[in-house]
Amino acid sequence: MSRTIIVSNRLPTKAQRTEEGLHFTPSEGGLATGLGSIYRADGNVWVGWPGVEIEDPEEQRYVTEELRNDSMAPVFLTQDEIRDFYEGFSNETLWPTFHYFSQYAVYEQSYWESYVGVNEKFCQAVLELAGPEDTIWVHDYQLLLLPQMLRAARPDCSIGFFLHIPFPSHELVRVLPWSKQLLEGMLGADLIGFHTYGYMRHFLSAVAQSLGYPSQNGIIEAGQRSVLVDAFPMGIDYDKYAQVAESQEAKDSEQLYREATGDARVILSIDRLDYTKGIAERLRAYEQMLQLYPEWRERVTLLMLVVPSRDQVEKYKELKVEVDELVGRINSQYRTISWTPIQYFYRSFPLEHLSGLYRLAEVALVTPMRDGMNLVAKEFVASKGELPGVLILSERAGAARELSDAIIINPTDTRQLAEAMHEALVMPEDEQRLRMSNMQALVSQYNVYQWVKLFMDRLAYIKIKQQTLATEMLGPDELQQMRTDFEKAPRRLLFLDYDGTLAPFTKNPQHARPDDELRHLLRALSAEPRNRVVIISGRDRNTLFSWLGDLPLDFITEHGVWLRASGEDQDWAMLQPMTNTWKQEIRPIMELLVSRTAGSFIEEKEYSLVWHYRRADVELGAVRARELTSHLNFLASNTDLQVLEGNKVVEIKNAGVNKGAAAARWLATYPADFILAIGDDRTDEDTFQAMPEDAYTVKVGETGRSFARFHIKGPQDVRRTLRTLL
Ligand SMILES: O=P(O)(O)OC[C@H]1O[C@H](O[C@H]2O[C@H](CO)[C@@H](O)[C@H](O)[C@H]2O)[C@H](O)[C@@H](O)[C@@H]1O
Ligand SMILES: O=c1ccn([C@@H]2O[C@H](COP(=O)(O)OP(=O)(O)O)[C@@H](O)[C@H]2O)c(=O)[nH]1
Ligand SMILES: [Mg+2]
Repeated sequence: MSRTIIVSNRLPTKAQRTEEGLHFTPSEGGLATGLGSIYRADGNVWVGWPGVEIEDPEEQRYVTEELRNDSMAPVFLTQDEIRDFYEGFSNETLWPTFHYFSQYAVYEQSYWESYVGVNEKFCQAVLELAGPEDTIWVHDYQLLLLPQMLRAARPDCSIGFFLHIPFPSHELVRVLPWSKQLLEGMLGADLIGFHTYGYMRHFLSAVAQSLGYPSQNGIIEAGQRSVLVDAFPMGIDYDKYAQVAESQEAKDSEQLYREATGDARVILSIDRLDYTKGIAERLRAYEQMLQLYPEWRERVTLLMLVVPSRDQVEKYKELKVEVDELVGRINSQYRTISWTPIQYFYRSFPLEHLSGLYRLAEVALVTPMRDGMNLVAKEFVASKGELPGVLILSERAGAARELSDAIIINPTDTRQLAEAMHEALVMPEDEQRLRMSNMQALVSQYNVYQWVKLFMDRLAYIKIKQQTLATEMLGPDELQQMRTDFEKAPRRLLFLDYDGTLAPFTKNPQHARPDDELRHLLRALSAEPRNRVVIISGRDRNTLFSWLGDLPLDFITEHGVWLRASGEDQDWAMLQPMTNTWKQEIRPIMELLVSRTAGSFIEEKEYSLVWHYRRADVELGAVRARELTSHLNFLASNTDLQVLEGNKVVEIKNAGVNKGAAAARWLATYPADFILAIGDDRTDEDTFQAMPEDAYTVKVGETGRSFARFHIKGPQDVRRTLRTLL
C-alpha cells in the first residue's frame, strides 16, 4: 500500500527537557496544529525535528522509540545545526526576506552551508523510510532544497511541496545570493502549493525571470518535467474546534477568565512572539483607541497571549523587550485600582484554554504585518458557535483572501486600527451574527481535510499528465535500434526542422546561417540515394534556399506554405491556394505592439507575419503575446486565417497550413520504410502527430513533454544522432 510521508522541520510533538528527563508536548504553530489532525491515518509517517538538542545516542534511541509509536520519525539536529540552519538561515535569512522584512535579513555563507547540509540530512532520513510507491509531502521554507534532492534520488517519485509562509515579490527573492538554488530546489516537486493566488503568481514570476522557465495555466516546463503550481488556502479541523468550544472544560476556562476580567469587554490577541505579527503596532493602536474613545477606559480589556518563539534569535529578543516595555508603559499610564488595560501572558496555553478565550472574546485582533495564512483567525471563527463576535483582520494575512466578512484593516494604519476596535465594540449583534455565520460556513467547508484532499488530488492529476506527454530519452539502446531499422530500409524519409534543431538559436534569426559542419552533414546524408532529407521549417523560402539550396534537399518552408522537392528542374509549389492581402490589416497591429515592447520585432514572410519576442523582457513578452493572440484570434474568426503561438513567437497565416499538413503530403508522395522526424518547437508537434506510429519522432529540448516518442537535448545531440546514420 502506498503511504504519505510528511516532512517538515518541526514535528507536531516536541520533546522537552525537564528535571525528570525528557517529556513530550504538542508543538505550537499553524503547521503542527493544522496537519496534526490527519497524519496518523493509513500508516503515514511524519519526519521532522523533535524541537530540542539530543546528542546522546541512548536518548536518541529512546525518543525514536517513543515517537515511532505515534507515527513519527525524528531527525536530530546538532547544536551547530540548530544555530546555523534553524535560527540562522531559516529564521534570520529566509523568514525575514519572505515576510518583506529584508532589512532584518542576514546573508551568511556558513548559514547557507548548514542549510544545504540539513536538507541533505532530511533527504537521507526520508529515503530510508519511503518506498518507491510512496508520496512524499514536504513542508515549508526550512526545506526548500529537499524536493530537488529527493528527485535526484527518486526520479519518478510523487513529491508535493507546500509553502506555509508568503512567497514575496521576485524583487525580494532575487536579493538572496542563493535565490536560484532555492527555486531549483522547490522545482524538484511535482506540485507546489501556496496559500494564496498572490504568492503563487510571485513564484511563477520568479521562476520565469530567474530561471527562464515558461509557464502556462500554472504548469511550469522545468527541464524534463512539468511542475504544477496552485493555490490551496489551508483550513483547520473545524469540527474539532467547534466541539472543544462546547466542552465543559472550555466553558470552565471561559468562566475563569470572565471572573478575572470582570464586566469589561474582552479584545483577544494570540500569536507567537514574532515581528511579522504586528504585536507592537497593535499595542500602539489599542493605546490610541483609549485616547480617542476614553469611554472605553475601564470597560474593555486587551487579553494578549504571546507564545515564546525562536528566542535565541536577536530580532526576537529585541521584540520581547519592546513588547514588555510597551505593555508596561500603557498599563502604568491608564490602569486604575480596579482595571488593567492589558492582561499580558508570555507562555503557551493548552487547547481548552484557548478555546475558552475564543468563546469569551467579543473581538479578536489578528493584525500581522505579513502572515502566510494565520490559523488563529479561523480557530476564533470555528469556536464561536452561536455566540456573537467580531474579527479584525489584517489585509496582509493570507486568511484575508477568504474571510471577507471580517473588518479588514491595514496594520500600519494605527488610526484605522484604533477606529476598527471601536467599530467592532459597537457593532450591532445582528450584524456580528450575520458576518460570523458567513465566515463559519466558509471555514467549515474549506477545512483541513478538504485542503489535504485537494492537494493530493492535484498531485495525482499532474503525475498522470506528466506520463501522458512523457517521452523517452533517445539513449544508446534506442539509437542502436534506430540505426538497425535505418540500415534495413530501402527508402528513408528524414524530416528535419531547422532552428533549435539543426542550428542553435541566435538573438537575430538572420545569424543562424548553417556552419560548415552542418552543411557537410546534410550533404553527406542527402548524397545517399536511399535517403530523402526534408528541411521542414517555419522560415521563409528565400533565406533557407539561399543557405542550403545548393544541396540535394527537399524543402517545406513557412510552416508548410511552400514545398519544393530536390532537383534542379523542380519548382516551388504551394500547399494550397492562399492570399496575403490580409497583411495590410494585420501589420499595423504588430507594429504598434513592437513600438510598445522593446526588443520585439516583426518577421515578414510571403504568406505570414510573425511577431518575435525572444529579446524582450520574459514576462512582459509573454503577456503581450497573449494580448496579441487574443486580438488576432478575434480578427481571424470568420476569416481564412489562423494564429499560432510558437517558442517566443506569434504567427498569423492562412488556415489549414501547418507543418503536419505539409509533412502528410510528403508522406503520401514519397512513401518510405523508415521515417525520422526531429523538431524542437510547438509547430513541430503537428509534424509528429502526422507521422505513422512506427516513425522515429524526436523532440529536441529541455522539456520532455511532446507527442514525439523520444527526446534529446539540443542541436549538438541532433547532429551527433544524424552522424550515426552516415
Ligand atoms: O517552528 P517554529 O520556528 O517554532 O515556528 C512555528 C511555525 O510557524 C510558521 O507557520 C506558518 O504556517 C501556518 C499554517 O500554514 C500559517 O498559518 C502561518 O501564517 C505561517 O506563519 C512556519 O511556517 C512553520 O514552519 C513553523 O513551524
Ligand atoms: O498557546 C498557544 C497559542 C497558539 N497556539 C496555536 O498556534 C497556531 C498558530 O498558527 P498561525 O497560523 O496563526 O501562526 P504561526 O505561528 O504558524 O505563524 C494556532 O493553531 C494556535 O492555536 C498554540 O498551540 N498554543
Ligand atoms: Mg525549430
